[in-house]
Amino acid sequence: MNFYKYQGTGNDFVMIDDRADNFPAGDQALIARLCDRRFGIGADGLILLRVDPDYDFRMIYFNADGAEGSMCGNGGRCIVQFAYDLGIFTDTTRFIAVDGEHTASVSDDVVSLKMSNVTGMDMQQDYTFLNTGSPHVVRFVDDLESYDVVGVGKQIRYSDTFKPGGTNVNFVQVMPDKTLFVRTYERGVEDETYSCGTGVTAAALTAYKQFGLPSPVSIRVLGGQLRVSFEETGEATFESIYLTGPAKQVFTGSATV
Ligand SMILES: N[C@H](CCC[C@H](N)C(=O)O)C(=O)O
Repeated sequence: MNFYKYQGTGNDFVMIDDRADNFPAGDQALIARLCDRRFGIGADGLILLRVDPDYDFRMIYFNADGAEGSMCGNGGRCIVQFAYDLGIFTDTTRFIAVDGEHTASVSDDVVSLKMSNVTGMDMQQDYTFLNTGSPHVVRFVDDLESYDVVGVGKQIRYSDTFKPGGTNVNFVQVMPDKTLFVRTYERGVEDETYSCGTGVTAAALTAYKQFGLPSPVSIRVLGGQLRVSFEETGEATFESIYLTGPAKQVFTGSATV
């Protein structure tokens, strides 16, 4: 089985050109094995690029545990770069994912992806919950560098409040220069990843609401830099949300599992 490996700010994916529609998408154990960093290729998730009659392509995203996930922003940016590398489009593209239609553009390995509109936020005392294509908790903390992201993230992800689906959890520090530093515990990977696109999108919108940070918001994650721009069109309702940052092919190979 031929595969490609892509990464976007260190969020890494096994990418499969499945235009022939023959990858066994229901084989959760196989997908988990391919994503395993010791027994397989190693990745935070696996993405299929399939044909769709109404769009340039269809994106199907699986978390590293092998189950189909909700929207993945960095995976979306990576599959756009992949479709570009395959010659499916030249400047801008329109594709379909689990949360609906997306448009995107590519220039010099930087991909700008239009995210789904956000239609509300649940602002609690010590966290905000919102859906940016995937469910996210955003919590502001001091000294994020030394924060126990995995320990506290796991507690929130498995807490009764978010059952049965669970949630991704973002810890966010507002820096003196009004940029954000974000670290994310990801559901389905069940660990901290180097970057989460839907997560930084959630962080940017929450920072705007809570601290008035204007669009575009610059964000540092463990794996690099991202930018999120947006327009507020109603109370906690956002449109024209764009996630922008690098996405690159890392290697190609053939899996024998
Ligand atoms: N890494 C992804 C998020 C994946 C969401 C996934 N962990 C789920 O909750 O199904 C991103 O860049 O947006």
